[in-house]
Amino acid sequence: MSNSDRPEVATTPQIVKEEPIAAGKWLKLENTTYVDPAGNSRVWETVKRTTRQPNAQVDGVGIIAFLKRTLHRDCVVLVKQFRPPLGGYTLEFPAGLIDEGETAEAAALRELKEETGYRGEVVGVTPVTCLDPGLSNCTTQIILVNINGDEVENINPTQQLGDGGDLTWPSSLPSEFVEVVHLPLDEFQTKLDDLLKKEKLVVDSKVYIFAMGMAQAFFKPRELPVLKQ
Ligand SMILES: Nc1nc(=O)[nH]c2c1ncn2[C@H]1C[C@H](O)[C@@H](COP(=O)(O)OP(=O)(O)O)O1
Repeated sequence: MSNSDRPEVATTPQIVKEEPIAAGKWLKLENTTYVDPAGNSRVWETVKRTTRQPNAQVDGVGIIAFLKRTLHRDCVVLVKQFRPPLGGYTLEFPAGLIDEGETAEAAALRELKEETGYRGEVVGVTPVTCLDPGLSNCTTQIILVNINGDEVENINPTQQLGDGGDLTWPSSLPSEFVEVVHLPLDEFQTKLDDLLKKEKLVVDSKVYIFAMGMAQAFFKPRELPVLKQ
């Protein structure tokens, strides 16, 4: 659609009402009635997390963790896990929901410790970012973390996995299974592609976009400045 074909923006879009359709322990489905930019009243089906605290803007954190060790290339720490909604294994940044009263930075260090065993240090925080805005209001902050891999507690890190939130599982038994994967930062996209060829995995879009960004940052500045097409 060209700009001239677009309907004129007559109204500031706004939410009119949010009506529950279904709810579980972790998620709820709502009909969101809203006024669109042309002034029409419309309905959108929206998924929300039930765990978001009142007035909070963000559900969870994702953690880009760099493992730095003497005489090793810097690595990005990823997690491989079975994800029931996909019915298969995914490769993701460590991530998790923010607990009540917790800051995003504290949640990131806690989740990193739980899922990978590493103790890290926060070196950067993004604004609140949306995850799948056509589906859900879910948001995350991405936290950049450095891990000093030479520190004693980071040499043989021990995961602290929970019960995975399974409603039917005895809380005394673990049901969260997370495998830690290290990939070198300077060959991140190539090594990721190799892994995806070898194993049946779905990679998180944040991870793959980060890999493409890293490839641009590492290689493009070193390319000869020839005439661009
Ligand atoms: N949509 C979900 N369904 C569930 O049955 N359980 C869920 C959902 N979302 C989260 N959880 C559970 C699983 C964990 O016990 C807690 C917190 O998960 P967290 O580790 O913070 O996040 P992820 O690693 O991204 O699952 O909630």
